[in-house]
Amino acid sequence: MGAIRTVGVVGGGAWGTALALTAARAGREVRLWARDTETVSNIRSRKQNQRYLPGITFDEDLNATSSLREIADADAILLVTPAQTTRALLAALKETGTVRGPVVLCAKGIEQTSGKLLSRILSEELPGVEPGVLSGPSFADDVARGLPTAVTVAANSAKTALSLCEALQSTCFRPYASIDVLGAQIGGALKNVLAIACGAVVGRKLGASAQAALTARGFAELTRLGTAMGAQGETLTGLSGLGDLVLTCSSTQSRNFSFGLRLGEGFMASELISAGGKLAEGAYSARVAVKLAQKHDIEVPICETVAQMIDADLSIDDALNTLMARPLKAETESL
Ligand SMILES: NC(=O)C1=CN([C@@H]2O[C@H](COP(=O)(O)OP(=O)(O)OC[C@H]3O[C@@H](n4cnc5c(N)ncnc54)[C@H](O)[C@@H]3O)[C@@H](O)[C@H]2O)C=CC1
Ligand SMILES: O=C(CO)COP(=O)(O)O
Repeated sequence: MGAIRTVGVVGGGAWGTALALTAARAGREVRLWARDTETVSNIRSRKQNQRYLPGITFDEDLNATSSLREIADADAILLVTPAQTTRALLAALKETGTVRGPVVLCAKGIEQTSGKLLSRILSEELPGVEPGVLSGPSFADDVARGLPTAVTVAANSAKTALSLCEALQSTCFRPYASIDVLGAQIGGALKNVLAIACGAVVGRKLGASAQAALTARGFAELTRLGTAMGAQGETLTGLSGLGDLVLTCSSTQSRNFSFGLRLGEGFMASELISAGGKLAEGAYSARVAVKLAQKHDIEVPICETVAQMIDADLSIDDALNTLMARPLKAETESL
């Protein structure tokens, strides 16, 4: 592929807007598609996305539109809507008939109904279009404000990965190239589930030691399942794996951590979900992660506990008792 001059961004939420700003700061011509017309006019007329990035005004021109046709033929497309909407949006992009790709998957999740990673959905909906993945420790608010951030950008070929990195690099945004498309997706999807567990520990005031233990044992689950699914070890210990796990398991800025925090304070998952509120992708990925682990014969007790808190309103105290009463086992396989 040649140099990337135009970037189309699908999704006018917090992360879509932050990545559109990133591409604009890197010197690309950006077109941003948002479903909701109020967001489009807010970005166009006031250079703000008040609904998803309150308090931030930018200088960059994002050419916001509510017509997918106007962005589908860009040199590269960043797909930045919630994971469960990926298939429908790829189908809508296909209908335009003009997608040339690559399509960079920026959501962090797994399709609930099929257990498929988003790159698999791309290959089914837009066969022949090159997949990319952008993932790593990066809060939309930090990125939109121009705070320094580093992420993993993966593609099947080093050439495409490097072209995408060049298209997004700026003084405040540093992408690292990878050819582990699968591995780069797994960390982002699983860390959201594990962040819910860490949030619950903090919400229940169980102490910093418990939070650190849960993060480390969570990383053991992420590594076991990721490796079984075919991820490279270096990807799992890199920005999109360990890096994002550490960020999300330790900050109230994370929506997944905050969702867990409320669970720890005594709210039931069903109450939080029916109240709507901010997106917590881990609530959608927990059960499907457990199913994937079962398929690969891998134990993921923390993910399983989070899934039970979400599906069956398991209380934080029952969750803790279940985890602490597990039979003793070796920390590593080499005992
Ligand atoms: N916010 C962040 O800091 C980061 C978010 N992400 C990931 O990016 C993805 C999107 O997250 P955010 O932008 O933060 O969420 P958000 O809640 O801020 O925005 C979601 C956007 O998707 C749109 N949307 C929802 N359903 C849709 C549908 N059916 N069709 C079309 N558009 C639809 C909404 O209108 C909104 O513009 C998630 O998978 C998240 O895990 C990844 C890295 C950082
Ligand atoms: O993925 C993120 C940071 O890397 C954002 O996390 P939350 O979706 O939990 O806010």
